[in-house]
Amino acid sequence: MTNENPFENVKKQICSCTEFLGISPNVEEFLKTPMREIHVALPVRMDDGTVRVFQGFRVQYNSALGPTKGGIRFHPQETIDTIRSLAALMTWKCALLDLPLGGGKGGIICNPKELSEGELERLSRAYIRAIYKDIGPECDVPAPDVYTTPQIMTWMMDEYSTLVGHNACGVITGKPILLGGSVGRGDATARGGWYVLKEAAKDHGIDLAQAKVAVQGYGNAGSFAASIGAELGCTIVAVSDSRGAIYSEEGLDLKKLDAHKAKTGSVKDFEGAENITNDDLLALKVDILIPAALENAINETNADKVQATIVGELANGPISPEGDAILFQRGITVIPDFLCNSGGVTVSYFEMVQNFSLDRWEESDVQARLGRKMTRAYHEVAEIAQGHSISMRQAAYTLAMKRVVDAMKLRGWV
Ligand SMILES: NC(=O)C1=CN([C@@H]2O[C@H](COP(=O)(O)OP(=O)(O)OC[C@H]3O[C@@H](n4cnc5c(N)ncnc54)[C@H](OP(=O)(O)O)[C@@H]3O)[C@@H](O)[C@H]2O)C=CC1
Ligand SMILES: O=C(O)CCC(=O)C(=O)O
Repeated sequence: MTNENPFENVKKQICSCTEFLGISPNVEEFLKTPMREIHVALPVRMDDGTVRVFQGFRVQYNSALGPTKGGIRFHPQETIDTIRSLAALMTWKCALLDLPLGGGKGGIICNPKELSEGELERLSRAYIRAIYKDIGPECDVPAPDVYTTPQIMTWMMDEYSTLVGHNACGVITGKPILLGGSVGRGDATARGGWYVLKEAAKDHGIDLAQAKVAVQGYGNAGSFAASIGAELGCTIVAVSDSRGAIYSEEGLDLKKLDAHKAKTGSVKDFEGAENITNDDLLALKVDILIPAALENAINETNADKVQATIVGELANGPISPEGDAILFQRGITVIPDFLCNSGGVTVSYFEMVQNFSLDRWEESDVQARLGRKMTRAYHEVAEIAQGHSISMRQAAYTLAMKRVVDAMKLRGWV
């Protein structure tokens, strides 16, 4: 990873599309500005009796298309600019998938791996006490992201319900199914990514049954990307986590790997696989490379080493603008984050619809709807990219930003 400012990267990407779309400078300025930010200090009683104060944020980037929507990240290197960039991406993501939602994101600077379960619960509840007046099923609906889980979503939903005095499970998505979660949300980010990658593979003449795949990150997005890829016939030759990467030319046995990670806390030192570095993984000769960890993994220092035919950005912002330009020049197809990983928010939206109507959908229904939305978005973007000889990212920006700007115009904001 590099120290690039992710919000500056997002602003550069906005600028690169406004001329193409004929967007005026004042509207461009609006698109580069979060509409609302909440910064909170969260005092939490630790298990040893001391009080620690954590810093939290919620950014409601743009609500032209509907209530803001986006995950909450717990990470020690969290910054307001990371959250701003992720909230902006959520705006384009919801617009691209044609969801009636705006974009938001939240985060707390903390290392959840160093907190006890009780401390994590008190921190999650403190965050909601600090922001509850500014969120709600009809204005801003959080969800999980890096290092947050369905259990954390449940504590947050319960705290919100207590504060508003009634059961309000629609305030948050990514909940356990028993408490109003949607079937299919658990693996939705990866499954949605594969609907898109299947279409991209067809367009590149790649037979998935012969395809080699490497996945960076082995959490919610990455581990399901590996297992769903294997179900589709791909050989998963490499995966990684924060402690390192592993490689096996014949393919990894993912069931055994899951047990190994659960036991040791890492994918490293897996029997029968070779330990490599995260940088080695990104440079492997594979058909599909799936970055599913953090921002700026591929940048100007290593983009020339990428050998994949297709890079599917399951993480948010895993390629810096400089890295992206190098990959485009080298003819490597990048499926941009706000298309590739939009399955998560799409099923979160399905969860919202189910919560509003007190309904529960079947898994087959969720997947069929997800598949239709992802496949349609892919073809809409691919058509623009081909028609104008631009990258998939620029094409996706064009489509999404046009929808957001049209909504702002209709509302009379610009
Ligand atoms: N969850 C969701 O629904 C969605 C997630 N995303 C994006 O996907 C990405 C991953 O999120 P998610 O899977 O939910 O998060 P998780 O917390 O479930 O998993 C994160 C994974 O990334 C690994 N990781 C962390 N730092 C590094 C590093 N420096 N190098 C390699 N691996 C690293 C972690 O390793 P370790 O296991 O060792 O901690 C972990 O395996 C993020 O960019 C997120 O914003 C996008 C859309 C939706
Ligand atoms: O499920 C959601 O609402 C948002 C998921 C998310 O944070 C993302 O897509 O980056």
